[in-house]
Amino acid sequence: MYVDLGNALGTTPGVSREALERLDGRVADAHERIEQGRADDEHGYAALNLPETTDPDEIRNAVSRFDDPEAVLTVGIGGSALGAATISEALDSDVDAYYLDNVDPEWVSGLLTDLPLDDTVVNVVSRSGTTAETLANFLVVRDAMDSAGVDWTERTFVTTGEEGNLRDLADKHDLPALPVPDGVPGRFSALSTVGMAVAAIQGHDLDALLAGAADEADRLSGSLFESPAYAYGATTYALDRRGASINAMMPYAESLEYFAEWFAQLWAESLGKDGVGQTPARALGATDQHSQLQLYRAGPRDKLVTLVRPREKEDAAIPETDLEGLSYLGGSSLGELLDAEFEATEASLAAADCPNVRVEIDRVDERGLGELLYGMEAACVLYGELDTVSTFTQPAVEWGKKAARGLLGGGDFEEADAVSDKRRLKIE
Ligand SMILES: O=P(O)(O)OC[C@H]1O[C@H](O)[C@H](O)[C@@H](O)[C@@H]1O
Repeated sequence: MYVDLGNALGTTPGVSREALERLDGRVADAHERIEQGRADDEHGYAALNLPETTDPDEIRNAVSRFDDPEAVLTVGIGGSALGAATISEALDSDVDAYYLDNVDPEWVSGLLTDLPLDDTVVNVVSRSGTTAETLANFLVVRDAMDSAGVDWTERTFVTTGEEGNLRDLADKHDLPALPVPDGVPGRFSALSTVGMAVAAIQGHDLDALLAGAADEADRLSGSLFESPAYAYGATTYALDRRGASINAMMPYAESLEYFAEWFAQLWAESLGKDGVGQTPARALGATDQHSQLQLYRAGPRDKLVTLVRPREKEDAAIPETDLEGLSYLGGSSLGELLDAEFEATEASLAAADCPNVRVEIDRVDERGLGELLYGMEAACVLYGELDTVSTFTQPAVEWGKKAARGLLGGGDFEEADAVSDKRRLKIE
């Protein structure tokens, strides 16, 4: 992963090379803390050891019983879906990957109608084994398979912890099961059994994914000037301190659209604590130049834009045309146009003093994805250290979960009743 801070420095008062040099002492301390956490396999920090602790053979063996299926359907949500989705959406495969995370009934039944259920592997993933959306969706999928005359026990495997409803279900029906890694929160688990089983079914190179991540791990050091991941984490933190409370993640590659979704959970759940945090926004270049860029450049000065791209990609020529007004396009290529859009956006933002950071990988392949996923995780952990938040917890999510359970009759949650009664204004 390569990080270019050029268009961030100087756009925001107080964020300069000298300021980053001053911050570097704190980066060194944070790095020491992170290394200690890694050495002790402490909760959360253990995620940064995944390039060494994930066993690709374990994953390949677990899915080898599913011989060349037409499709793989992952039933999971948040960290139990977004890592796998980022990888599968980025890479081509003959096996189609689908994800059931939401419980929107029309969408679920539409997907189940379209899927070839007799040739689909179902991958049920839940770290806790108790998430209502995942378990409910799986019950619906299982029922659909039964109705289609498919033996779901032959086509399902689970990835879950040692306890919980999903573990009970796997034990009861003797389903093949992969463990989740110890001490690794879901949003940091892309490079483990949680994120890589689908990649194995799709025939992707797990070793290259882990090698890319390991390369990035090797580059972590006590100075942000030596580590692209820390450079990104420290600079986004410094910009946030100076008012950039929104980070628009804008990959210039359709294949990385899901990466921005994964990043949103990583950044939001990890860093949104105790009244601080940097709000992730999702964008896609060049499409959102024609939608969101107006706001990014001319709206409130509370944003930074992260522009991500692969340095190499397949290209397609733009045919010559006899239309004089389009002569500048003819003989060029779509890739060149996309690169020009990328660089023009950087320049446009910088000219308006809007901070932006460039993040690149060589190619959108397993290695590049391993670098990008690991690099952003390390950046996030560093940011959390600098901001002294508890990066690896998500207590605020619990409130809504309890309230939803209460509404379904799964227990009382009076706090929720009190709020909804007092604050509602109906206009019908
Ligand atoms: O993997 P699970 O236990 O099913 O959790 C799935 C997701 O749901 C929760 O609400 C958490 O906020 C997320 O961090 C987690 O990734």
